[in-house]
Amino acid sequence: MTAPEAVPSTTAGAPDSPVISVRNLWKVFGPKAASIPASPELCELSRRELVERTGCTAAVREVDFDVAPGEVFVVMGLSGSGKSTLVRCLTRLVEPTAGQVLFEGEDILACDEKRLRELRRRKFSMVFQHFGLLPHRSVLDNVAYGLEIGGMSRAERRRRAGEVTELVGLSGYENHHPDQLSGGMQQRVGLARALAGDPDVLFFDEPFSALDPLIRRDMQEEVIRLHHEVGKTMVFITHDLSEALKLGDRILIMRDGRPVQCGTGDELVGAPVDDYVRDFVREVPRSHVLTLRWIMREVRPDDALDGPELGPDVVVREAIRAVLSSDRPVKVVRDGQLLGIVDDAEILAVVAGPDEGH
Ligand SMILES: Nc1ncnc2c1ncn2[C@@H]1O[C@H](COP(=O)(O)OP(=O)(O)OP(=O)(O)O)[C@@H](O)[C@H]1O
Repeated sequence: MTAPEAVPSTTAGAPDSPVISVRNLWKVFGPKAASIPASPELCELSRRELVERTGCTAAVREVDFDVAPGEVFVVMGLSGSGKSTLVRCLTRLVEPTAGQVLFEGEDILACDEKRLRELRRRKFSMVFQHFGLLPHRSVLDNVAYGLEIGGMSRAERRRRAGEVTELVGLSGYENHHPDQLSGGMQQRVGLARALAGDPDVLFFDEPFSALDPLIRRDMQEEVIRLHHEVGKTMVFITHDLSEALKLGDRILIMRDGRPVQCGTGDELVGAPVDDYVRDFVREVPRSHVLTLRWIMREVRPDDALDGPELGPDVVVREAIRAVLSSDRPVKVVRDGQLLGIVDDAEILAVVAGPDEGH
């Protein structure tokens, strides 16, 4: 399927400049790592060839992207594709080998240790798969830990910790210890701890991978709810496409350290750039992800144009009933302009399966 008229990207037209800008970012592990990005010849090699020739692993190669304010940006890929290394490079938990990372316009790679500590304390927060809670401290004191390190007074940090503990649904558990909580609740403590310092960006490194599927779904809902409530910019790593589609405004798909495709869920499902992405999205129910802009057709002279109207961003699933129950084709309209037509045939082609009708 080819992209229909220009699909607006989430960041297009955003009034604010990006929170994070990544340009030509590299992380190479091994001897003389810096010589790899500097050599056009070595840059061309596959990861395997590179290891054989130089003993170096290019964990992240030539990565570019921007994250808009308030966006949930997901990095996805198979194990070893470089997701963790990439995200750790953004806060310099891993030192990048080459390239540029701007945070709110500031060059992160040029920061000294003091400034980095300040950024990590005030601007960034991380949530990891392993919660890293302090076992001898209560929930409230775990949540308040970062604030304590930051020098906030006891009364003030307990007030703030109480606020975010309530925000993540743990009211009543303030005095419990981590070993008295289920995995999902422990991860809520992790979330509260990350939110306590009111950071600008939350980084999540596969935070829910170790949780049971049902708890995991709860936690995904929790992140969506928190995102609506606090509106933070989030960078989220996962290897699970359904999680990526559920949470991400945009998704960057990585393979062998390289970015393969970056786009909204419907862009990845509607127009995968290669077989790797196509394989990833094969199982996705297309009617849950594609919007009417992807399935509408051009208006024909014999079309009745007095049918119902829907917007181009309506998800197919949400439009099925309206289209099938109308004896007139549905007009896809934006700002009063007729963009196309969706009739029973277009709906059935999507619902019947990925290869039908395309
Ligand atoms: N400290 C290190 N030293 C050498 N190689 C490393 C190091 N850290 C990561 N790598 C290599 O870099 C590549 C990318 O690893 P990374 O952990 O970033 O991938 P990932 O997509 O996050 O994988 P996973 O989902 O399994 O965590 C892998 O080949 C890994 O072996």
